[in-house]
Amino acid sequence: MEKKIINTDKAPAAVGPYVQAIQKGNMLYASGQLGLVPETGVLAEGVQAQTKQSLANIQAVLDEAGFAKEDVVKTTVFLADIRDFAVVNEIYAEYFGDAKPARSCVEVAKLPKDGLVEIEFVAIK
Ligand SMILES: C=C(N)C(=O)O
Repeated sequence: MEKKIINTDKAPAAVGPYVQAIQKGNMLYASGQLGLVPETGVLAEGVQAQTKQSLANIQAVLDEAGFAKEDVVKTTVFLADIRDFAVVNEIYAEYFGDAKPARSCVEVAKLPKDGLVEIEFVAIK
């Protein structure tokens, strides 16, 4: 079964040696999305805007691969500060609605580009 690289300019270009996502069959494995604005490659301002942007980037990757957010089965949320848990949860819950995937959420020492939040996912169609 062929491995397909998913690449869209509606999500930010990689900031390191990785691709936005890999599709194999009905599975989609996506790299972590920071709150980078695709057009500028610059982080949105503040944790709320970065969370919204990260989720918009995820939607762009899903769209490019022909998947829907309802197909997302697992996410990992990386926070630079666990005190942002509640505010990120609110925006995250609004995005996923009734299609909440399984999730892990952890605080990390640092994120690339000094981001405040990064979200990765796995989806199955
Ligand atoms: C931002 C990333 N996903 C990375 O550096 O792996």
